Amino acid sequence: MTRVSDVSVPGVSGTTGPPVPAGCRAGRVARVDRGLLTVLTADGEQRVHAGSLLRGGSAPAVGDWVAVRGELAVALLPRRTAFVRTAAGRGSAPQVVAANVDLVLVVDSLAAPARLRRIERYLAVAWGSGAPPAVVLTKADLCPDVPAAVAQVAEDAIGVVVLPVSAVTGAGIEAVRGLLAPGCTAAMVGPSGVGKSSLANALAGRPVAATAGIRGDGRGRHTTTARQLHQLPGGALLVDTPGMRELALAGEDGLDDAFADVVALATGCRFRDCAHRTEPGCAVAAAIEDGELDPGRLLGWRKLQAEAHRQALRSDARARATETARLRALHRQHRARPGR
Ligand SMILES: Nc1nc2c(ncn2[C@@H]2O[C@H](COP(=O)(O)OP(=O)(O)OP(=O)(O)O)[C@@H](O)[C@H]2O)c(=O)[nH]1
Ligand SMILES: [Zn+2]
Repeated sequence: MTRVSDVSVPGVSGTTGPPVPAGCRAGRVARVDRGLLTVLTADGEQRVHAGSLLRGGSAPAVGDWVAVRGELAVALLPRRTAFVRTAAGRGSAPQVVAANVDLVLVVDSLAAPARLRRIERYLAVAWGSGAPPAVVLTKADLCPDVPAAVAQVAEDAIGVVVLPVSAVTGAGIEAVRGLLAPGCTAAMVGPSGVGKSSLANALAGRPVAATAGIRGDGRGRHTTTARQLHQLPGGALLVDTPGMRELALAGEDGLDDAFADVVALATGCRFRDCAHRTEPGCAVAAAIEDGELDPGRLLGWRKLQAEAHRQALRSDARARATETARLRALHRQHRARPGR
């Protein structure tokens, strides 16, 4: 039984979700299976048909609020935030991984040397989603020097808390719980196999997500196949996402937050349009020279900026193609029924 208070979101009118049209009730999407939505409503969990919502440009995603009438979701309610995934490649439309998220947990593993560039990328996407991130480093039990590994990541994760955890020993789990206020919705993102599902289970205190270890069918990778909203004992909600190998930036939003240190350094450059290459008086180059800034971080920043720029051009092209198709359809309609 889901009480209304369990599905509330801070900042959204009271405890019953956003306002809905007359005769409808609010439901929080916990799971999407093709045309069927599992929604949390005041009356508990319910399966409803997505109906015409699937045809629009923005289909309901996990975490969305929908207006439900009978057994049909009739309207998608406005989103506060959206964690968008843009698969790398041409023509790939952005896909909402989780909506109305208050906190993005960027999950990576301590079992191997930190992949700083990968964490930076996830942080940039998280900041761009409108929800602040935190970094959770799993498998602390497999790391010989946890404080050193955490410090290394923290140096690049500007203004972001970095917490080591182990789902095996339970170390650090309480600290992560401390980030999850009642009614808050957190989404975990990170590559496959880093231990997101194991973390979800540890936070829930019971198996809510299948892990590679439990499944045991030897396929190993990509245990999580569907996004799902889990209710945690403390009253927070947690979205588990399948590992995203090709997480690409949807645009430039979030880049400046993820690289706030480099952006701050760049304000000290002599030229406003300094490219931080060979310009005289470049404060970024000076910081690298002094060993204050990791040159890899500048390269990472450049790479993500170029990628964001390409992605922006691509979505412009997509928008133009959609508009052309719309105008053509209008034109055809007009020819078929002149005078209307
Ligand atoms: N030693 C150790 N192993 C862990 C820990 N957390 C997860 N694992 C193991 O790492 C493997 C992957 O864990 P999952 O929780 O399935 O990883 P995931 O990120 O959910 O993977 P996907 O569902 O594919 O995205 C499993 O074999 C887990 O048992 C941990 O804290 N310590
Ligand atoms: Zn410069």
